[in-house]
Amino acid sequence: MDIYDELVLWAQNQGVELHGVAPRELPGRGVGIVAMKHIKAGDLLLQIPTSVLRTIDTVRPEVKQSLPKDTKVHALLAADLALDSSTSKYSIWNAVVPARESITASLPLAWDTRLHSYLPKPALALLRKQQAKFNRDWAVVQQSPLAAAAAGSSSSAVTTPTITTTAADTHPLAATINRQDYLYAWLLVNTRTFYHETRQTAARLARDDRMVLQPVADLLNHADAGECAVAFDAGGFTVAAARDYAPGDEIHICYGKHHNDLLLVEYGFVLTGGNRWDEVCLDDAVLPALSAAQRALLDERGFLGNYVLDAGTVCYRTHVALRLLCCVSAGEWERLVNDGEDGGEALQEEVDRLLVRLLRRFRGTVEGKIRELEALEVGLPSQREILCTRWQQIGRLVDQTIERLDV
Ligand SMILES: C[S@@+](CC[C@H](N)C(=O)[O-])C[C@H]1O[C@@H](n2cnc3c(N)ncnc32)[C@H](O)[C@@H]1O
Repeated sequence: MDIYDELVLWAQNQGVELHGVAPRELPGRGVGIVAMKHIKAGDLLLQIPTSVLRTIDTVRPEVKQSLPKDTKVHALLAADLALDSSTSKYSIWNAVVPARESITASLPLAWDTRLHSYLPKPALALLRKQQAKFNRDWAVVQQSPLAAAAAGSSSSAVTTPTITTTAADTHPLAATINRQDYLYAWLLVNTRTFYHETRQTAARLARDDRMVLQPVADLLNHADAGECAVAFDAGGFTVAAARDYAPGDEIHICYGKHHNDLLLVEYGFVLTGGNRWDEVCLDDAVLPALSAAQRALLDERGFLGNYVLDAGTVCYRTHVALRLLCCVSAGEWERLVNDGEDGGEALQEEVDRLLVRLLRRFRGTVEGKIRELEALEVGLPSQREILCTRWQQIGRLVDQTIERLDV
């Protein structure tokens, strides 16, 4: 019996139901859930009872009591997970989560920080927010009796897995956490929790605290569309088939309408077979073309930055900024913005020509990033590779727009 069979058996004993599906290792995607027979659209695939969820209420009292009352649920779940021993009641479930090396290799938060400057702007902005959340949570744990006294508190380097037993424990868990243990557990929670709301959690927890871990369903990988519906009620979670599946087909859910910059930072992968929610930030293409006065004007009207394109469109904000560069006067531009007008065909053509010029220049920046990454020796090859892949995707979306505008 392998660890996945053991997980299924353990989960079934806890009341989890699997209908014609099972976990399987899948190249490049860790573990996923696969159809074992013909499945029809609408069929129930998984049922996970509330009693088996890991939630704020299952965090051990020793962990909770060691941390301040207002500690975030993410921080509590991560501390509880980091302190789980091999004899924990969750040990069979813990055995199937990705190894520390896999988590720290794939999630940018755990990368050599010198690689962060190669993340596209939206990815870097998300990473900074994530970093702030992690630092806040680790600071709370680090100041509690749960933390290992001599643990490397500021380094982001990853060491051998450790749950350190100390004689000087002031809490009854007989183990302490260092920063690397905590980072691993925190990222596991970050990549594997589901939104879950009950009457109690809705009343007492902020929206971003209504998170739980669920066994088996946490093995479902993401696809951008047309995938299985996850629902919950007081009884638990259900996953129902969105379409027919043949034996061997992977079952996906959709983690959200996420572009690849978000998937990279929050989940450590990018969709390579197309992502209908993908988009490219054009700030580095458009902002350098604006004078200080034009930036100030755009800022005043709420149109400075956050310019994006996707496979089919360039956003309205970009058009507003480019019109300012093309209009004969700021007064003319103000009138167009106030009246919500596009300024007619001639102005539109001028805007399109300017956009193509800026995109061609930006294309050079993208190529430069790829060349730099190819020559770089920082971090792991897989990390540099996913960054190259991301910049290549950005390049392709920009090329498509240049072709579409055809000026
Ligand atoms: C909720 S877990 C899903 C199960 C996971 N594959 C495992 O081995 O445990 C989320 C993680 O799965 C991986 N993942 C999910 N969807 C993916 C996809 N479409 N392609 C590649 N990796 C994916 C990412 O590593 C992500 O952080």
